[in-house]
Amino acid sequence: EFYSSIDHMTQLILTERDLIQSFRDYVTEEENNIERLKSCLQVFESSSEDFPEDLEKYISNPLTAYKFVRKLKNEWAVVKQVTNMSPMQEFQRILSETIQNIPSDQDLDGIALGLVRLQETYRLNPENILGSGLGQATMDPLDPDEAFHVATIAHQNHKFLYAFLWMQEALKQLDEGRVAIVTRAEILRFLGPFVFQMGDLPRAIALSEQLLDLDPSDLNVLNHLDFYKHLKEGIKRNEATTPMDDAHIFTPSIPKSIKVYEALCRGEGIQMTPRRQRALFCRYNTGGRNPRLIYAPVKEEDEWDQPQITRYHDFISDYEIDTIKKLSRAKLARARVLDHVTGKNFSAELRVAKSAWLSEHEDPVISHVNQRIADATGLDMEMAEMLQVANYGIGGQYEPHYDSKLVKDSDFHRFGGRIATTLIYMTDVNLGGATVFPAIGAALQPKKGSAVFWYNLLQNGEEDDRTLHAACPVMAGNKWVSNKWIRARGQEFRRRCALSESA
Ligand SMILES: O=C(O)CCC(=O)C(=O)O
Ligand SMILES: [Fe+2]
Repeated sequence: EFYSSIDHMTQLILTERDLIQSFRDYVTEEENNIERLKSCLQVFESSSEDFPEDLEKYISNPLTAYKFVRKLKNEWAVVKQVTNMSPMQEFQRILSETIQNIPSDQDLDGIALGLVRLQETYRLNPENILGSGLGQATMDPLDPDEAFHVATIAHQNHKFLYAFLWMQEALKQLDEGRVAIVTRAEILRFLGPFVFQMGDLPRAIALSEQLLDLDPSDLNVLNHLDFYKHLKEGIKRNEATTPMDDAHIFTPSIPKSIKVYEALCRGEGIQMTPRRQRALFCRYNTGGRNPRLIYAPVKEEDEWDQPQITRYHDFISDYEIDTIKKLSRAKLARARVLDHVTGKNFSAELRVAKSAWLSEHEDPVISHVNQRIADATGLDMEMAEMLQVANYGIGGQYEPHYDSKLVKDSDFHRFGGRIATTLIYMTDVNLGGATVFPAIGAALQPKKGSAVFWYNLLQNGEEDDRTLHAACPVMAGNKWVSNKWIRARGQEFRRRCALSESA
């Protein structure tokens, strides 16, 4: 109680005075918050008006996707923070729920790594990944903070060259006066040791000196500089070095990829001679007078001779494609790959896609498509797997693998191995996204509505090493495919076994 002492009552007045001050601060803070919220809202509203008509095309550009996800993640986190104290609980609830469902750091990092993968596969430096190659003529380049983030992700994934290139891009933009959170010092601190590792001592020294200009008391840099100068003296005593003409950072040339897979993705190293090409044909296949094919024969084209890879043109209609997409959309989940050693599934950067399985009971379209595969290939579908639908992501790919190796599961004993693959292309892909066969030097372009077919097993049942294949990273566009894997059991009378391995 207070009333029993004047002194305490006086204190009470002072207490209230303090509280009023706090309250005044609070109201001012709220007003500031409202100002911040208003300007956020204004920015959001004006940027949401800028969306083009074709949202899918827009978001399938990896740079756009990167910027969009980064913005979504950062901006709404600010709104959440500012409105945390709001009396309007309803908005808080909606916001919290929504934020749980918007992309996280993991997504942003995944896209950044996708960008780096595209660069690696298609040998692009930061400037030409922004170019018209991506299907949009003018692109806002990544700002210094974004470039710095991509560099960090590249570094974490041991893609040092790309880490370097993006750091350099960030630095260039800072030099051009773009405002950012990342500082010159942070970037220089990274670049110095990198340049040193590349064997360029004079540039490592120049960069350290620039750092010291920014912060002369940085002991770490002083030590580095000491060490570099010491080394340089040692070298000078032994040989005359060529003087450095400028202190700018050089750009190491992007190494020609040693991976055959990546070369094929770029359209290099296709091993088809004109002579062999002349032996490739197109034909109408009526499946030995299959009544379903008499009036609508399959349009077949030889894509490759050894081993035989066949393309079926106009294999599936737009309506069927739309139905398959619709059926699978809700089921799509990150595609997993099988570890041969542990027998376990896991999700990995080597397969960046979401997939779903569709049974023929789900829709007549699925059973029609299955029937068409049976008719075209002449194989029995009794033991085939369900249709697997896959949609690739930003920089989505599937590294070289054998379809037949993927299954050594319990089904293997009942149904046999994956004797053959029918791969249906459900979209055209603007750039990238070819299916390539590194062992034979073949590259197949996705063509909407067509399918390709090959045997994974030789006639003696052993795996055909030539069928190693991969899906190249998607550079621009949205790639949808369906796989139908046909098992060996039940094909004895369709494709006869042989003791020789000739296909
Ligand atoms: O999408 C492609 O081009 C190939 C896909 C593939 O090889 C697979 O899913 O097993
Ligand atoms: Fe495959």
